Amino acid sequence: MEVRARAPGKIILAGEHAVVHGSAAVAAAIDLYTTSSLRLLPAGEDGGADAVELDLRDSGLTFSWPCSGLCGALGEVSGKAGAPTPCSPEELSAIAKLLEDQEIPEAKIWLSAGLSAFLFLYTSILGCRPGKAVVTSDLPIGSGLGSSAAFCVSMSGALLTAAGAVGIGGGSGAEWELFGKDDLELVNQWAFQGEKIIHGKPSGIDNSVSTFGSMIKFKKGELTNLKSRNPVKMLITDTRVGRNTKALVAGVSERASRYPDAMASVFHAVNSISEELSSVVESAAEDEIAITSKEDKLAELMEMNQGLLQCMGVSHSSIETVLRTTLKYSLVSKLTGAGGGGCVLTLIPMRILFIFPDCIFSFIV
Ligand SMILES: Nc1ncnc2c1ncn2[C@@H]1O[C@H](COP(=O)(O)OP(=O)(O)OP(=O)(O)O)[C@@H](O)[C@H]1O
Ligand SMILES: C[C@@](O)(CCO)CC(=O)[O-]
Ligand SMILES: [Mg+2]
Repeated sequence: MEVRARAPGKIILAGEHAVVHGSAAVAAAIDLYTTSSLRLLPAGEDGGADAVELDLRDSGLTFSWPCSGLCGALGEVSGKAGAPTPCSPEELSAIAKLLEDQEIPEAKIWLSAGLSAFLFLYTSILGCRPGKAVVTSDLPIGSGLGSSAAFCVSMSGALLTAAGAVGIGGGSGAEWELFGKDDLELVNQWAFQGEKIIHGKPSGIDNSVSTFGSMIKFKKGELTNLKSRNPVKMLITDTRVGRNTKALVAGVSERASRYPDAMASVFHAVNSISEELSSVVESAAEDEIAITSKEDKLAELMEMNQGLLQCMGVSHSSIETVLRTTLKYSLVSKLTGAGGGGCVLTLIPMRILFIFPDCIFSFIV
């Protein structure tokens, strides 16, 4: 039987990086998904290839590990589908050795973090059973739209379903079944362990919004659902400048240890911006004047947050170019996700849509 699970990417409206240091942040799921499908193979099937295979369809790369090699490197992992145990340093170095035998093209070496997360999640949940996973994604990888979290959430969902640990069973006939709350909690916990392998020190916001969807406020591991009362339109521009969340998060932590007082004030200011933005999002605006005033506040808060992200050292000349370009049209932008390149959000006020009703923008939050 084949199991398929999908999980969305996200945008962060306020609070990235500061959220790693305990501030609040606001994120929303977007309509772009990563899908993981999984087929468990009875031992000896498929021409006798007792292996765990990962097919990364978008990159055209397939990886394969003989089950005996996995057991040899990681021990007789029996697979457990309850609450996760974090990946130990010993496991991580055994996984790194398993990757050495794979031919990862130099230009795609960044995939090794995702492969490590895959091997950890697969062997921890299913043990060394043979199986084949296929991953496809609508998301640009490493661009701030939460590709790593969507990868970990969809893979954890597929693995836990194959292990019989989650899933509603029976099927309602809908194209995609929704997991119940407890199942989502379990998927989220496993995905967080995968994110730790990819990110080093994730706050948990990306895997949480990818697992639970919608718009959330996230602070110190606590999630609050936000009810957005009016549609807010955002343009997402991908600078196509590659970057790596792990390195950017580490850079901010280093700056925070060099200037603890200054950075504590920055994180405190971001916390206030996220709290303020959450209440603006939840406030109801009934007429055009109220909508404009709400959008002006959102734009101002985004602009303030962008200034503080510059202060943290995570902007980039490509991001600044987008900011300057949109400012020519009186539009406010901020980076989203880890920065250093990647994607930029631009708030598109309703008044522009009234003037140019046929304009098509990329995403609706
Ligand atoms: N579809 C995928 N297949 C394989 N690996 C993936 C996939 N999506 C993400 N990854 C892994 O995640 C890494 C990108 O994660 P990273 O956190 O740096 O960027 P992001 O998640 O896109 O952005 P952000 O964390 O800022 O939202 C890739 O280098 C790769 O190792
Ligand atoms: C940069 C960061 O704040 C968001 C990345 O989307 C990292 C995290 O919270 O894990
Ligand atoms: Mg990420």
